[in-house]
Amino acid sequence: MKVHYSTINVVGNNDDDINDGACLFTSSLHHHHQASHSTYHSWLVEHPSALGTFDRMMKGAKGKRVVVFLDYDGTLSPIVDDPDRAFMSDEMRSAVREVAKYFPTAIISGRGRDKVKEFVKLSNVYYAGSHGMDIMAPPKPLIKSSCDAKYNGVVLDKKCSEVLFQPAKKFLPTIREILAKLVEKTRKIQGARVEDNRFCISVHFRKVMEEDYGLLEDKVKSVVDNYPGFHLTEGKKVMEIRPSIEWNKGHALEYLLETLGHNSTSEVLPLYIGDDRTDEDAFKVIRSRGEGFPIIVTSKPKDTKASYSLHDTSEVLTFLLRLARWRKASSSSRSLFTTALVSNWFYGTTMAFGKVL
Ligand SMILES: O=P(O)(O)OC[C@H]1O[C@H](O[C@H]2O[C@H](CO)[C@@H](O)[C@H](O)[C@H]2O)[C@H](O)[C@@H](O)[C@@H]1O
Repeated sequence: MKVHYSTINVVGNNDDDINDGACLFTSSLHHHHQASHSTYHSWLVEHPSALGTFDRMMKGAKGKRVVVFLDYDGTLSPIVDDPDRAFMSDEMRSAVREVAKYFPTAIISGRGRDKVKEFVKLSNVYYAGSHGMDIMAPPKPLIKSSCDAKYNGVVLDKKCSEVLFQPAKKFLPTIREILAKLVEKTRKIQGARVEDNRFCISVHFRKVMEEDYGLLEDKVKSVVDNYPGFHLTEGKKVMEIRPSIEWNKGHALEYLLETLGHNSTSEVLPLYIGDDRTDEDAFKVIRSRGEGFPIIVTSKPKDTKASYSLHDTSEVLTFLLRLARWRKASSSSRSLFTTALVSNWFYGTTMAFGKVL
């Protein structure tokens, strides 16, 4: 059997895979564990836990508009072997629902938009699929007036309340062609799985035997090399084929901020939680804005543009619940304050008129 070492480094470079290899000696496992534990702790100094620093983060958010962006796989649902079974827990769903009651909230995923919507099942959030190449959002102020507007891949829905933004639309027929070829070429590789994400394609190798990784990569490259308008990127045990346009999760974040009417840098704080390489584009955008909260989900040290971290999806859940609670408490204290002001004003006014009602 051919042993082939991948050139795009798809092997062993995926951060959720730290415990994938079996370790025969308990003591070496113990030492490895201790070492990675201490490296993680020193990495945490640079990327503090968003739970540990929650109060400080929210102090900076007072009086500003927080807009929440969430990745799906590895953030709202744990990584599992079968991509079709990456379900979100009911607890996580209700936490996202709560957050979306208080903050404009969008899910930006590598999945097809319909697929991620099917998993999340919430109507009070915005969805961007295919790594941001398929966005359903409110219309841009500039095209709001004309309901039949078609502008740069933008199509308004019937109610004119949302628009579909699909900057890679013209690539669709070619994507279908590539998809069919990839399915055919990888058919015989046990465990390989091609996923149709509409404007991009995923080739999963989580269930492929390690000695077949190289073969799979060769097959995928032999298809993609014939399409100069497309390129390969990598994620967690997945190769992704995408049209080579300048559009990623970072652009999607900016687009959503703008269409939601929240693009003024100083007033708006984007909060983005994600676990994968494609989320780095969104972290970079937040960094360059100079304000906001880029939060990475990881259980081991990672080279990242994120400023904060969460260890795993259960910490994401805790963080989201806390965020909603924080907002609820601050809005109810605001409304108590308003009630007090109003009743003072009312009492003062009625007294001034010499009557107590
Ligand atoms: O941007 P995301 O929402 O994080 O999507 C990125 C990819 O996620 C999915 O694959 C990953 O999760 C699977 C389920 O846990 C796992 O089996 C796979 O190994 C991971 O790579 C999704 O299936 C891909 O299409 C997305 O591109």
